[in-house]
Order: sequence, then C-alpha cells, then structure tokens
Amino acid sequence: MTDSPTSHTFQVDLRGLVDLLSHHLYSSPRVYLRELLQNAVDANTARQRATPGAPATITVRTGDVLTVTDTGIGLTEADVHRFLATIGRSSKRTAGGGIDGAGIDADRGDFIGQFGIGLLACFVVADEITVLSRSATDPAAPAVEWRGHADGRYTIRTLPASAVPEPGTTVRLVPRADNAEWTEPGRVVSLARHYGALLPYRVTVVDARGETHRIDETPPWDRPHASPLARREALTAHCRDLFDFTPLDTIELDLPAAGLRGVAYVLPTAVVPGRHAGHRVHLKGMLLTDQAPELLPEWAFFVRCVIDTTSLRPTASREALYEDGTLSAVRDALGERIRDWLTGLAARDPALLHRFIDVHHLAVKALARYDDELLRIVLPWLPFETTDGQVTLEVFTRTHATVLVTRSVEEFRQVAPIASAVGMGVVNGGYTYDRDLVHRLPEIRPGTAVADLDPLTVTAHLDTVDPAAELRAAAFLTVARETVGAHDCDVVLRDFQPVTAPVLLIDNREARHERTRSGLAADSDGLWADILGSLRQETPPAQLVLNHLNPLVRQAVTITERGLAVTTAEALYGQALLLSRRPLRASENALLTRAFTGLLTHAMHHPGTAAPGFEPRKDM
Ligand SMILES: Nc1ncnc2c1ncn2[C@@H]1O[C@H](COP(=O)(O)OP(=O)(O)OP(=O)(O)O)[C@@H](O)[C@H]1O
Repeated sequence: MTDSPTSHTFQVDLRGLVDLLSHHLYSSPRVYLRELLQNAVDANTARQRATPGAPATITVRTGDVLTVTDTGIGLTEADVHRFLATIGRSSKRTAGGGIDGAGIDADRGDFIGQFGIGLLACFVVADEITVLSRSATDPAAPAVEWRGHADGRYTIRTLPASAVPEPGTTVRLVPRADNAEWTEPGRVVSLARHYGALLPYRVTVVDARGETHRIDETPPWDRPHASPLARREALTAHCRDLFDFTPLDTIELDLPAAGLRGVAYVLPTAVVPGRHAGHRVHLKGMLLTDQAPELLPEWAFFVRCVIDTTSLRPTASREALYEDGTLSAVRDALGERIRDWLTGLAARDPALLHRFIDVHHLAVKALARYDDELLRIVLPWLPFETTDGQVTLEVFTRTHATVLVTRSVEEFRQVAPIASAVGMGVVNGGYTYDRDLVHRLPEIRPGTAVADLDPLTVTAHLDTVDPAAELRAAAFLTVARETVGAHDCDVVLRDFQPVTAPVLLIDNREARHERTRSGLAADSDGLWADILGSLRQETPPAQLVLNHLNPLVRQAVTITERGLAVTTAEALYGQALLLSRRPLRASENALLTRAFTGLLTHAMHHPGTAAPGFEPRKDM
C-alpha cells in the first residue's frame, strides 16, 4: 500500500530572486525608479478611470530616505495581501491575462505594468520597502502600511483613514549604502527625466533642500506651434537636445491604429550600414529604451526616432521591445512612412534630396534595390563610379548606349583606363548594391543595354599590331610566354591607349579560382587531389597584354639575351600584377623579388645604361 501524495507549495527564496533580477534581468540598479514611477502612473490612471478629474500627481522626495507619492487608486488591506505580497501577481491582469475585477478595475491596455515583479527592483537599492496606502475605491477603509524586507518577510498594519489624508500611495525606501549613488538627489532628478519626461501626469522631484524640479513635459509633437516652420524649428531643437545632432529633416510619425506618435530625425552624417541607430521608445509615456534598432526596417539606418506608443509590448526586463506581430506591423508602417517622405522629397525639395543623397546614397541604394518606384525617382541623383568619373547613370547613359559593369572593384581598376581610352563606358559594380542597381536600369529606362564586363572582351577592343613588328618581337614573346605561362597566363602584344600604360593584366575571378584550384591540386595527393581535379573548369587563362605603343615595351621586345628576356618578362608581369591591386600569391611574390633582384644585378653589371639591356637593334 502506498501513501497518498501530500501537497506542498513552492518556496521562493526572495534574495535569490532579487539577485537574479538585478544581475540578469535589469541592465542597471537605476530601473528601481522607473518601476516606482510606473506603479504611480498606473495607480493614477486607474483612479482617473474611476473618477475623471481626481487629482493625478506624482511626487518624488529625495534625501536620507526616498519616497514616491501618487494620488492614485490606492490599496485596501485585501489588495495588499493579494497583490503586494504575492510575487508575479498583478492587479493589471488576471491569471488569463485579461481584465481583473478586483483592485484596479480596468483592462491591461491602459497600464504600463503587467508582470507583477516590478516592485522587487527596489530591493536592488534598499533592504526595506514601506508602502503606505489609502484606497480611493473604498474611502471608509482604513489606511494600510505594508513593510517588506529583502529576505522575504513582511508585516502589515492598518491605520485610521485619517493617518493618510488623501487617497493614494507613498512608497518609501531607505537606500542601502552599497547602491546609494542611485538614490542621490541629483541622480534621482536625472533618472526621473530620463524615464518620465513624457509621462501624462505632473511629476515633480523635491530635493533635500525643498527645491522642486518639474519632470514631465508635453511631447514635442503635441505642442502647438504658430506655423509649420516654427514647428519644424522646434522639432529640430528637440533633436539637438535629445540626440545631439542637427537633423537634415524631420519626419513626423503618426500611426493612430498603433497609438503611436513621434518623429524620425534624418541623420546629417553617413552611418555604417548595419550599425543601427538606437531609437527611443516610450510606452504610454514611460521610456522603455533608447536603444531599439528593431523599431525600423534595416534599410532605414539614416534616421533616428523617438516615439511614444500604447500598443507595443515590452520584454519582462522592460528594456526592449517584444518581437510580435504588432511590432512587425508597426515596423512596416513606419518604413512606409519614411519611404513616402523620401519619394515625396524629389517633388517637394530637390535641393534637400540632393543633400540627403550626398550623405546617404548607400542607404538609398539599399532601399532602391527593392523598390522600383523609389529607384525611378532617385536614380537621377545616385552617384556611381564610372569610366567618366563619379557620375549618375542618367548622365552616363547620355554618352554610352551600352553600360558595361564590372563584378569587382579590382576588375574595374584594371580595365577602366584602357576602356575609357577606347571609348567604352564601364561602371564599377564592385561596391555594395551597385551592380544590382545598374542591372535593373533597363526596367526603368527601356532601351538601355546593360552587360557584365568580361575582361576578355576588352582585348577585342585593343588593336592588333603591325605583322612586321609582331614578327620582330617573336623571339622575346616566346621567352615571355614560357616564363609567364608558368603562372597560367598568356602573353599578347597589342596597341592600346593610353601610351603610358606598358602592360595590362586581363584576368577574372573564375580564372583566378581555377589557378588556385589547380595549384592546390598539384600540391595535394589522394582523395583531396581527386576532389579538386573533379572541380576543374574550362576557364580562359589570364592574359598579359604588352602595349606596343609604350616606349619601354618597344625596347623590351627587342631583347635577345635569354636571361635578360626572362627577367624582363617577369618584371613586366610583376608590374601588371601590382597594377591589378589584387592580393598576391606566394609564387607571385617570389617572382617579383626574383625580377627585381635580376634587374638590379643586370644594372650593376652594365653601369651607365639608362634602361639595362634595352639597346635598340639596328634593324628596328
Ligand atoms: N503605487 C501603487 N498604487 C496602487 N497599487 C500599487 C502601487 N504599487 C504597486 N501596486 C500594486 O502592486 C502590484 C504589484 O506591483 P509590481 O510593480 O510588482 O508589478 P506590476 O506593476 O503589476 O507589473 P510589472 O512587473 O510589469 O511592473 C500592482 O499590480 C498593484 O496592484
């Protein structure tokens, strides 16, 4: 026979819980003041609902003890047992999360609190909390005093109603020495401003000398202004105060369905994409966080927002936004609003759009990739690096029927001088977003042709040299092909502009990958070599193009001495590698050293020659 199970109740070690909150949930002890203000606001809200027009103030007094007094709904003795003495129980929701008939009788939507743990934050700065309260719902009920200790003990006593002349609640803390900095009067004023500046009730902090500091202020977007210009100036000044920058423009945000008001300030300087500005989010007036990147879509990194909303939910730490469907809908709607501002700017204030794009073209390019409408509007202003310099596609397509675009910055660097000399129009597609955007150009401007630039097509634009000159250079070219061929690179002789460019390395990413693969395969054995071998691709080798118009090359191709021809071919290849500005492989570094040493040695053995060994043959 087995004993019937006995029922027990979990015990909670309050010290452990406070430790958990202070070290793992909240980012700083300072949140104690936010929790006290929040409870006072909720209590005032509840009383306003019951008795519109009743007093609704919050007073914080600093000194050896800290008190927060509200004129809110108050608590009866039963409420105290039910809500204050039970961790995790809140009068602002029922067990099911809905409306609680007792205590504060209202739906959660009006209140900031919901979790029933906020008061515990006070134990981070004090060992004892006293709550003295008189209920507004039952004026005849005695006043009640609850005294809670950080070790979990609490006492309750009732006092005659006259001991607390008006309904409302005063919470009293005796600051603990180790965290006294957070309750010091100056700090309390700044914390109250930080969290409570937009609260909907009058909030004052009275310091030990009796001086009063008014905390609440009307949100800047709710203040009346004489004219739109005055409003804009006031918002600009607000941005300077709050974020310490003068915005390029201000975008007012208003989403009635989400109970959201606020402003997005356009940053006056470029930001690194991905480094998101922290937005300031107030929930029913109370500051939730000043670091909420998740409020806006990623592309909107050129604005910084401050908003107040009734609809978003906080996480339990109350320091971040809870990611849910509402947040994602709000994010989309705010993104839409910012996009509208940008598309409207072209018609409203082209000069400002110009300034904006100067600073934020990267952000606009990111956005325009997904937005035809925007791309069509901003395209005339978007700058690209091209063979005609830094110009817009609009200007570029006036002179180039076909827009060629490179895959990388380094490809552009290699071909740009030659391409522009032969009249080809090339856009550097190596920067983030640029290649994608250039390829979308025909959708927006039908009739424009866009193609990726294959470096090998550049050679087609280079003039072949006179057959007699080719013949005279044949001996040198044979040696050069053997030497440079060891690096999977062919050598050709062409005439091209500019004359000052002796060499051009025609190379592309696929060819380079193939060289890396074959290099690895040659150094490996067994399975790995088989795998690399099976990846072999038929890619054209790189090409070293020697410019026969260049005086140095003209002399070089006449070299007959084999040793010097090898060194010269390596030196020319080395120079082409350096001009391509791509990272060099170990074998290429070795080649450069060898060529340099070879030329130096030759120069020392032939002192007095301007260009070592480059004595033109008599028959040239
Ligand atoms: N100033 C006050 N006036 C009236 N009731 C209060 C006051 N402060 C606290 N209470 C009561 O104590 C309960 C617990 O407060 P606590 O701050 O721990 O949690 P909460 O505000 O309900 O939720 P959250 O953890 O989200 O802040 C409240 O739900 C409320 O009933």
